[in-house]
Amino acid sequence: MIEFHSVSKRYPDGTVAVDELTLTADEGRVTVLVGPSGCGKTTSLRMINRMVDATSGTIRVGGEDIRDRDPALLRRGIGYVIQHAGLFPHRTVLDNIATVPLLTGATRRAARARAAELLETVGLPAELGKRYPKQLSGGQQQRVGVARALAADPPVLLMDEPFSAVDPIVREDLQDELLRLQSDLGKTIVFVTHDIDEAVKLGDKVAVLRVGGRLAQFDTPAALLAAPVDDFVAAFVGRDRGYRALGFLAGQQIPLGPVSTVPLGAPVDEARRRLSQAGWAVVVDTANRPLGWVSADLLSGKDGEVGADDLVSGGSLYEVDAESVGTAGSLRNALDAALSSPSAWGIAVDGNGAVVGGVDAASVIAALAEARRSGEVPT
Ligand SMILES: Nc1ncnc2c1ncn2[C@@H]1O[C@H](COP(=O)(O)OP(=O)(O)OP(=O)(O)O)[C@@H](O)[C@H]1O
Repeated sequence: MIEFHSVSKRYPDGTVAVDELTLTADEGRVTVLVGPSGCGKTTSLRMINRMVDATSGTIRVGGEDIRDRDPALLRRGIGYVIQHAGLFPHRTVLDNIATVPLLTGATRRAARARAAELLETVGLPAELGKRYPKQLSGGQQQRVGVARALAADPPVLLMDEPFSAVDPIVREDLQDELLRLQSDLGKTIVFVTHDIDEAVKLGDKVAVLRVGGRLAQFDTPAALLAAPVDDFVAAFVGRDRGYRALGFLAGQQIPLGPVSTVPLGAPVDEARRRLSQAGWAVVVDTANRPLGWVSADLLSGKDGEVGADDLVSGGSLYEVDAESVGTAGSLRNALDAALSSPSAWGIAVDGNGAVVGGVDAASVIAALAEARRSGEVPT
């Protein structure tokens, strides 16, 4: 656990970067600091490992006031990941990762073995270990940066805009990877970003800071999207926050409707008989996984069998068995499935990807109304 109590930082030139910050980053959770440029995110982060010393107030890590800790020893228990990874250019990937274990007295062999293990943990192939950082892509370098920060197995991880320098698709991969890693490792992570989407995706709690280093709101992502405290936060979390907030509401209470299915290769006559009243059916493979839709129009004038060329693609799928509500398994997931489907019925699938029913937009809206009635939606 990391506690900030009335922490301020005034730089020697008089700039107040952080103003009376009080918040607690819970043990084993991801706490995100988000806000516009210059609002004091990096300063707040660096005060945790004493790269910057607070002017006033108290910071405790694991219950201990960090002013009582030797900065070098304090930092051994705190991994640090920055934008562009900050790797040593003249050391191989493996040696980069092994840096801290070597510093803390591991043998070369043990440090290398640990580094190789971590390379795998962050999803990189072993052969990359022999390369130099500039021989890796930006996304790969960031993964190495994460592996290096994890090498000493620190309970705390500080991450300063670690994924900002890579393109949006790689960034999403890295975010997913971090969530997967975190579900195994359970580190106490403080993560800085200026991207509110990244903040609500990764954070168990999100602190929104305003320029001048003042805390505007500290809440769960769901509460932040549903009930921003003021216009600044509302503007910062964005226009489509109502829609995005649906991502934090579980879809379980949506009653599934029936969907008509037709196996690929079935006779066209049979497919016609199976069309729903509205004139649509989902074509499935032998494991009942959806392949696309056919309609009365698409089949008109055809005979023989339903082939792959006869299908229109089906939009997104609503995953009813998703273990955690992030996006999958949520009202947002269900609504998107309905809105992106050519038939206006979203296809609901189980954990194996097999069709279990359908959802329409009206039933998602009804489930939202129910969630509001039962107080699940913060107001
Ligand atoms: N060493 C320094 N000396 C003086 N002022 C500083 C120093 N470092 C940062 N600042 C100022 O403190 C304020 C907060 O900076 P900080 O880097 O913490 O913000 P940030 O939210 O991380 O910004 P960004 O998103 O642009 O990285 C800014 O006004 C910045 O100019």
